[in-house]
Amino acid sequence: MRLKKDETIRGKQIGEPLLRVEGLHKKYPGTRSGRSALVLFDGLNFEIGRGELIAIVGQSGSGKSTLLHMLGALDAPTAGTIYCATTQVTKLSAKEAARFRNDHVGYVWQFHYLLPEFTAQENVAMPLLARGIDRRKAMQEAAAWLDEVGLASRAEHRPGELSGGEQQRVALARALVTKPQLLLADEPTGDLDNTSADLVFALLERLHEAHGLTSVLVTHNLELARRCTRTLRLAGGRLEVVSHTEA
Ligand SMILES: Nc1ncnc2c1ncn2[C@@H]1O[C@H](COP(=O)(O)OP(=O)(O)OP(=O)(O)O)[C@@H](O)[C@H]1O
Repeated sequence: MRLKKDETIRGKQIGEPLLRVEGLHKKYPGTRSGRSALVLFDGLNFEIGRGELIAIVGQSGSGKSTLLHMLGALDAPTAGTIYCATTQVTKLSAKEAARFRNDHVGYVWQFHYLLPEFTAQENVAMPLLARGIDRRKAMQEAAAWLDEVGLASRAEHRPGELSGGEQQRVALARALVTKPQLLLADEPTGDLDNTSADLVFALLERLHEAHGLTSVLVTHNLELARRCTRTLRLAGGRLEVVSHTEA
């Protein structure tokens, strides 16, 4: 699954790879108490080009979330290497990995994990405040992002006063406020009804294009996967490209 130079996929020209995965293995050893060993990945090799919006699909338990966590330096493989541009992600110390995540990766999860006692604007500002950015500036940036996700009028609302779709839109703004190059999304629409899921996915697509992101999305929703540049399916420890007619 190597990208050719200047490869065009579904009418979109893909730049050089942003992510390069080589010989990735993940194994959970068995335990004395009787838990059997689990080989999750058995030598994955693939590349994701800059600007791609990739869907990862596969049955429950096939390892989609684990793979996403590894791409974002939240989990380590048993063997193999992952490069993000020139950074060998799999070689980073815990401190370096935290820095890498902070500087380069935005995450969105199935559940928004917004802090309930803070307003939408404060939640979006949080990653900037954690970086030590001046509160006024952080709140200004957060306001601009809330505007971009269509929620300027909800800046003062707490998460509990927003709908599920709105909460995910705030979570997207929070993921992108630090201007990452890589967006990792784990079932971002999995907890939403069809209409809200469609709205959140359309927003994700728009932000992906507007901000030149490379995005990897774990989803069970094959309709949404069809709208991505490529769909990769995890099955039996291997990763295969799914043709969109098949998906
Ligand atoms: N720390 C661990 N120790 C042992 N097994 C684990 C551990 N973490 C995850 N697993 C197992 O690895 C497998 C893959 O988990 P993962 O969450 O990546 O799957 P998934 O494809 O995202 O599933 P789903 O679609 O249900 O969210 C599961 O069978 C899970 O039980």
